[in-house]
Amino acid sequence: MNHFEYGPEGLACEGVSLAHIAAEVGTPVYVYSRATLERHFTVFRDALELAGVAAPLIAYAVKANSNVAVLKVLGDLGAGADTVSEGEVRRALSAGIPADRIVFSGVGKARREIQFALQVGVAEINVESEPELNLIAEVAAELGVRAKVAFRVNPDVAAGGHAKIATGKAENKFGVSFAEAARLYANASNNAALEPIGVACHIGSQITDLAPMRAAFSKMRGLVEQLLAEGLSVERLDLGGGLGVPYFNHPEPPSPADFATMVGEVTAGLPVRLAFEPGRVIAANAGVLVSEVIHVHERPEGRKFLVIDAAMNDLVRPAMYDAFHDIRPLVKRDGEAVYDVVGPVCETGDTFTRDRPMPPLAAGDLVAFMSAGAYGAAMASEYNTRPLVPEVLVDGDRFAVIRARPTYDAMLARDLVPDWV
Ligand SMILES: Cc1ncc(COP(=O)(O)O)c(C=O)c1O
Ligand SMILES: N[C@@H](CCCC[NH3+])C(=O)O
Repeated sequence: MNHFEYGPEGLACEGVSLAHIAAEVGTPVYVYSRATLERHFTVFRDALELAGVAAPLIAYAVKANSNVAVLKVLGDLGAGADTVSEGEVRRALSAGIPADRIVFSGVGKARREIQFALQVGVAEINVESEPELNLIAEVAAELGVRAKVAFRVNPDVAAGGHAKIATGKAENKFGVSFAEAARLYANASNNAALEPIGVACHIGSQITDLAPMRAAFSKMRGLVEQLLAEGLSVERLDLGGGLGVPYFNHPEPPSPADFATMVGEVTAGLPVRLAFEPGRVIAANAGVLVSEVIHVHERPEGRKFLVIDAAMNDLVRPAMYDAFHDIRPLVKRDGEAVYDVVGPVCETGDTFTRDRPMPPLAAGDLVAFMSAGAYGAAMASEYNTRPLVPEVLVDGDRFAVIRARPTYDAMLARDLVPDWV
């Protein structure tokens, strides 16, 4: 069941036409389907259950879409949160996700962030290096608590849609080697300020092939068995996120069911609780970015630029990763024209696509960037002093603005001009 479909008033999200939202809220605007978010989460969870994975912690990767309303929708279904900053931990908590379902990851957690995470009692801090382990031990000792830590291992497996989002090779900044993990785990188990609870990995994002995941997870299984054989206590194996989604041009990714079956096979009989950190697979196809055509600029040599009111600051994935997003007119049209779709920002990189065949469009027409619910609004900025793009959540035939477009007054008020300037 798809919750973005053409109806009598053009492309709709559940029961609300996107043109109606654009008229009420203005463009550009992100629109999310609550039903799709819920379906993606339950499909992922049910697939694991069916594959025999008992009571997994599904810690949604907050970075993919960190709006508190989105987090609340997922948290209410039982999702935990995978976080990478104090800000994200705070978002998860404010959405009502309890600390015992929050995982804190990231290669450069600052002292004050570790303090905060320990004070609120997060379920697991994923340790990415020896100096970080030492810092966590120091902060925990100061606070008089035991830090629950899991070691993020870099399994040296290549995977992921783009070099900038692959994380599992030894040359990447993430995690420790298997040998280091075993040594640090044993050390940590002798430190009163630390409680090692498990091991973790995350090899990349937009992965469309199960083979590298299977390879990495099998290596992780070997590590858990080694640690158990050494008499260490291991409660958890965190297998990260990374499962890809269809973007309509890429290879079709494996389904959550195929992923879960593979996980069930690789981890069968392992006496640990599994954790997952899915982001994109939950949020990407639950959201679109709606934008209005400002001009069609036709160059004498024939190139046609569709100049729209969304820009690279609102959706950076095409500029940053050459990512493909399907762009659909809200009202279906016959015919075909070939466009370069560009935004108003003063960079040539502010190009969403080149030479894209699309139905013919004119100024004032509305288009939707599909599959924009993950790493869209969450990566938006105010570059060129463009107000941060607003977000809307649809639920059946109602909708609400879940992040308002800031006023120019509010934006300018953040800049402080000292009286000596
Ligand atoms: C540690 C960690 N966990 C989870 C994720 C979520 O990844 P994805 O959105 O590909 O599922 C990421 C981002 O790739 C990550 O770095
Ligand atoms: N921001 C990336 C994904 C990053 C994954 C973070 N670990 C994207 O849009 O594809």
